[in-house]
Amino acid sequence: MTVSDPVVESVVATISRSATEIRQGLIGRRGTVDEENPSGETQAEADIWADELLGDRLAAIDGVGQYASEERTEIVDCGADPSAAESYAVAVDPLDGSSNLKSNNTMGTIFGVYDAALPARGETLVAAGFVLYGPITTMVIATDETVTEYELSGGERTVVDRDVTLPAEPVVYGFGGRVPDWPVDFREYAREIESELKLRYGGALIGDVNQVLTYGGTFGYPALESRPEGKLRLQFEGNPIGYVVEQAGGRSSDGTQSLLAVDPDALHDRTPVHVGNDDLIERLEATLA
Ligand SMILES: O=P(O)(O)OC[C@H]1O[C@](O)(COP(=O)(O)O)[C@@H](O)[C@@H]1O
Ligand SMILES: [Mg+2]
Ligand SMILES: [Mg+2]
Repeated sequence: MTVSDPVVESVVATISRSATEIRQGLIGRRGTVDEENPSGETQAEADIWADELLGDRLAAIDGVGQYASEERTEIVDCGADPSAAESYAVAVDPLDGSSNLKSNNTMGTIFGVYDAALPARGETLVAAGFVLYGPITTMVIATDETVTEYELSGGERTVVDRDVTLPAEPVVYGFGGRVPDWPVDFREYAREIESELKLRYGGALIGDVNQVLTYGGTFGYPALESRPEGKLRLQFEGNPIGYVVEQAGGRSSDGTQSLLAVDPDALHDRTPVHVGNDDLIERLEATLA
């Protein structure tokens, strides 16, 4: 099943066709390099390699005006004006959860297609989604029409769910950061959730969010005492994941409002990230108010 907008379909098809190559290319690239990404984090060889592979291919698509990635300081100008009709800006986290590479646990690739020049509000997204490198390589794509899940094999994508919807009854939760570093009000909320749901935290946003999409519940990487802006990046992680979960019938929040309403100051802004069932996010915002 293709996406109706031809430029968005080219972006999605490029990422899905590259996924098998990226998965294979992780072998032999599990080490770290003596470089940091714009967020000041040590890069894995695979971070840089996946970014170069995706950057070259996505920047070459007619209708992609800008390419930006968690691994690059600057936005790549791809020629077309992203605010012109039928021209978009693509923001990518080439390898999400790369700290899981060493331990051979799940990782992902996250993308957002913005109908605005970057950095942009999530409300300007026209599509977003992710590839999950799990036992099976799957891809979730959200547009303003629906959320679709595919299995990827040999460069092709096969629909496995045409209407991904958050289950009404929450089952799992996962919260990042260290408990002593959680602000008291979040700790209070976490205690309540811990008494109601099952812990599922795998250290890769994509794997943890896919648990929430599959079973219902909530994932959060909260504001920390040591880092009030949280760890995850708005353009490359918060907005795309917030868009997917909201399109799947759930909610997103930075603790006070939908992630998609957050006004970015800079391309690599971090934000607290919370996604999941409506009432869980409502309780979170009430607790943090
Ligand atoms: O290692 P921590 O503090 O649990 O953080 C895990 C979080 O960091 C991340 O790995 C950050 O993503 P990157 O690996 O793309 O930098 C998220 O995927 C995950 O949710
Ligand atoms: Mg990431
Ligand atoms: Mg990453």
